[in-house]
Order: sequence, then structure tokens, then C-alpha cells
Amino acid sequence: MSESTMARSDLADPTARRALMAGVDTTPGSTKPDPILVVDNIVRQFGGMTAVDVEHLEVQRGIITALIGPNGAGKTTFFNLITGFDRPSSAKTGAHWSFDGATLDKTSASSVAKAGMVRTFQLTKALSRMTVMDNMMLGAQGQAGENLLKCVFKPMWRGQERAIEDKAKELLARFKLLEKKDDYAGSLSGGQRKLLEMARALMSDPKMIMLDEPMAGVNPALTQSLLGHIQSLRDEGTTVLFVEHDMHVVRHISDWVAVMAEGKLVAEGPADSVMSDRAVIDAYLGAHHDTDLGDDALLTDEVVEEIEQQVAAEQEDKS
Ligand SMILES: Nc1ncnc2c1ncn2[C@@H]1O[C@H](COP(=O)(O)OP(=O)(O)OP(=O)(O)O)[C@@H](O)[C@H]1O
Repeated sequence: MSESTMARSDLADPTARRALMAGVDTTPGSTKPDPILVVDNIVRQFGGMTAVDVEHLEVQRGIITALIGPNGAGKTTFFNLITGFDRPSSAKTGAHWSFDGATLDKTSASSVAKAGMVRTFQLTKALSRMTVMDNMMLGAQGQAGENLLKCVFKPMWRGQERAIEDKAKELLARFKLLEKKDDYAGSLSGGQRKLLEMARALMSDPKMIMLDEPMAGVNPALTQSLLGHIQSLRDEGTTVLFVEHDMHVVRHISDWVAVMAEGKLVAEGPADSVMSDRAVIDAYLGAHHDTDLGDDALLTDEVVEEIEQQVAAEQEDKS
């Protein structure tokens, strides 16, 4: 699986990606030409509060889709639900989602991973105390959640350790972490941790990789490298779905952007059109008005005035 031998997807060509998505309707919940993930009626309530209420969402195969939205919009909860780490409140009332044609409704997190939909995990305390290599071996089990620590080294892969170790080394080399393989994962820098999280997720050859804030805490020197890795995955045919707050990153690498606000899908489309969408600007302004949407041109006089009025109103409330 060296980089030179990796097959390139037809969608490695930006013109092909633009052509594929050009005719796609930008109404939230629109149908896609070849969706790998289709979600219907996912609702999650915490007490009286509705954290997620997504009626319909399709994620196109083979491209990079960003899921954005202000703090508390429900993005992480949505990730947890579709990967089997949480159960929808609507489980008995019409929640349905499928990945690559297979229904996932009541599937466990490890079965979701086996179906080919794998999310990255932040390095928890327990994972930090393991070496980089052991983190990779954990990824080979299909899913690296802390619950899996219980069965660490109860090898599902007995007899194939060698092949799996070779694969881990190849991936570590690709992500420039090979020389760290015997170090504790906790000793890595913020950016290196993100690379390890990605490398670990790739151990199970996912069809779709889900990244939760891949750029958080990454220094500028590694940002470019991480972005390059994400684009390479797409170019080799892996579908990418990622949550990210940095709008410059979203603009730079996304082929499509879906926006959540207050649990609902409120907009979708190519980055430029989504970020100039009134509903999106309002959602961000409503949640926290210091958000950088990655394009100062959006700061029209009207928007600036709106922000000033909101700040003045808040200050008045406080006094
Ligand atoms: N386990 C929980 N118990 C109660 N409320 C929760 C729980 N998990 C999430 N919430 C609430 O659900 C809402 C959605 O949270 P979520 O973390 O999914 O948003 P988010 O879009 O990922 O936000 P951020 O961008 O800040 O990470 C928030 O109001 C949050 O407080």
C-alpha cells in the first residue's frame, strides 16, 4: 500500500468532483448521485432538550463532506448516533440509516466499523498510556473505543499478527510516525496525535472515515500535512465526513458542506454558496458572533451592524 501503488479514484480529479456535484440540489436533505450514507428521522433528546433532529441526510460517496455548525448544534451527538455510540430517541419511531446499502439502525459500534464506517477517536488517558504501535494494533480490531480496551490483546487477529504489524508500520511511515512507534502515544504533539488517530482508523480499511475536528490543537506546520493526508484519502477513493470549526480549512478541502443548527440540517452545498447563505450566517451569529467564517468579504456593513447591535443588547442585559 505504498503511495506510488495506491489506486487513484476517478474523483481525484477536481473537475470530475465539481461535475458530479454541480447538478445536486442545495435544499437541506437533497438526494445525491451515489450516496454512501443515508439517514432518516434521527432524533436525540436529552431531557426536554432536542440535541439532534435530522429528517434526511445523504452523504455522497468518494468526496469530502464537511459537517459544520455553531457550538451545541448537535454535530458530535449526530456522529455518536450514526456510529452506534448512542441510541436515537426515535429508535422506535422511524429512525433509519444505512451505509453502503446495509441498514445500521440497531447495529453496535463495532459492527458499524466492520461495515466500513470508521470514526477517529481522541487519545483518551488510557490510550495515551499505550505505545503508538499498540494504538495501531487496537485499530485493527475494527474500532478503537475505550470499551475495546477490555479485550485488548485478546487477539482477534491471532495468526495474522505479522501482516497486521506490517500494515501498521506502513501506515505509521505514511504518517511520518514510524520512528515514534515505541513511544507512549501521550508523548506525541497535538498534531502527531491527530495523525495517529487517523492512522489508527485506517487500520480497518474503512470505506468512509469520520473525523471530529481533525485540526483542533494542530500547529500550522502540521496543518498542511494533515490536510494533504485527508485529500489523499479522498483521492484514493475513501469517503471523508468531517466536523470542523476552522472555516478556512472547510473552504480549502471540502467538496460539499452540510450545516447543522439547533439539531437540524439547515443548509448544504459547495462551501462558497453555503457560507454566504443567510440561514447559515444567522445560525452562527445567533450562537456566537465572533465566528470567523473564513472569508472577510462576508462581513458586510449589514452583518457588522447586526453584530454591534447584538453586543450592545448583551451588554445592556448584563448592566
Ligand atoms: N450526554 C449529554 N447529556 C445532556 N446533554 C447533552 C449530552 N451530549 C450533548 N448534549 C447537548 O446536546 C447539544 C448538542 O451537543 P453536541 O456536542 O452534539 O454539539 P456540537 O455541534 O458537537 O458542539 P461543538 O461544536 O461545541 O462540539 C448541546 O446542547 C449539548 O449540551
